[in-house]
Amino acid sequence: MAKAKRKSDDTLNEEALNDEVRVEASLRPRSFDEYVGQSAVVEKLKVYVQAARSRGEALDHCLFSGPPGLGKTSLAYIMANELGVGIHVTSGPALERKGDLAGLLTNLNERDILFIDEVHRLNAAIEEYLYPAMEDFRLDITIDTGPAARAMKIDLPPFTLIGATTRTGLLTSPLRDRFQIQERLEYYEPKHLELILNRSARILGVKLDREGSKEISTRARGTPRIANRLLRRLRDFAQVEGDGTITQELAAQALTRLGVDASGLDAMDRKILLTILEKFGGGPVGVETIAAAVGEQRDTIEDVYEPFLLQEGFLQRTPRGRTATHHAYSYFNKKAPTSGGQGSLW
Ligand SMILES: Nc1ncnc2c1ncn2[C@@H]1O[C@H](COP(=O)(O)OP(=O)(O)OP(=O)(O)O)[C@@H](O)[C@H]1O
Ligand SMILES: [Mg+2]
Repeated sequence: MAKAKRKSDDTLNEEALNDEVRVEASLRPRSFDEYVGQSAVVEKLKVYVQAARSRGEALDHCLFSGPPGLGKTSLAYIMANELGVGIHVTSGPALERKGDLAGLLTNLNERDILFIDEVHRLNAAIEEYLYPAMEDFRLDITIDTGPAARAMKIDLPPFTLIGATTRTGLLTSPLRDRFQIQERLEYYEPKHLELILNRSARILGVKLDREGSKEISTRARGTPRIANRLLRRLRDFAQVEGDGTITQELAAQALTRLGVDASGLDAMDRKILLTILEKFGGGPVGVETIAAAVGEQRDTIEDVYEPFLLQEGFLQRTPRGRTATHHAYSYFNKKAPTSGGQGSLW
């Protein structure tokens, strides 16, 4: 009985996930023109793409970093599109054996893109195998084992490796150094999220008015994926409880009910901050301790929550751990310690 129930829950989750994936794909920008914001990065990439195209060469290897949902995968697909080349997609954890990587590499056409998501999660053996492929477009393979073992070199077509990672700090330096182009995506300004929301609303046939769009844009953690997700949730509220249009008032109320407050902090953001403020006297406290206290994975805290809280000025990183800022105290109507800060002897 319990097992059957579990199965149906899984199926439900899977359906929801597939739906999510499908919608995300339909909202994915296909060209530089459709890709909103990140102009500093995009302008450079346009130059590199044009140069590679006119020389008829493979583009240099690119590493895209930044918190989840900011558009790294989208950018990889756009690069392929704009270069007019094929793209082969895999991820660090999916490449378990050398043979997997060799299979992918030997199937590339000249100038194709190999996109490796979560490239920081490649295992060490695969990573080393990748180095000559990246540098010299060559695979070093060993045939047979024992005394009969022979080293063989296979030439690969020139290709472009695009790696995506949530944090470049997680890459080993030999791997990082082999990406000639390294770009970091930043959180989006509300005005850019508004453009993304308006486009998504058009594609999904959602009625979203101007003020409604503005309201969501300031509460979406600077993240297109979150903006799009909130848009879909708010559409439900607009249909059931409103007249079908997402207005400012409807958005504000529904977002609050979804646990997203006026600054765009969600329940976990607040939990993290309150834990630091209330359980650890405002910090400094190590991320491992925070993770245990709030019941969330350390990686998720570091990839998802912390970067936003840092950028919004709620948190500070110090050599001894994370500290809540004055902004965090005032946000929760708490009195900040008066002088010297925490840990001061005075
Ligand atoms: N610059 C952008 N313009 C328009 N839409 C965007 C942009 N960036 C991201 N999106 C939207 O956000 C969604 C998520 O983006 P994407 O999958 O590229 O993020 P990601 O950085 O690869 O995330 P992850 O780290 O989780 O893999 C896309 O499907 C797209 O709808
Ligand atoms: Mg991605």
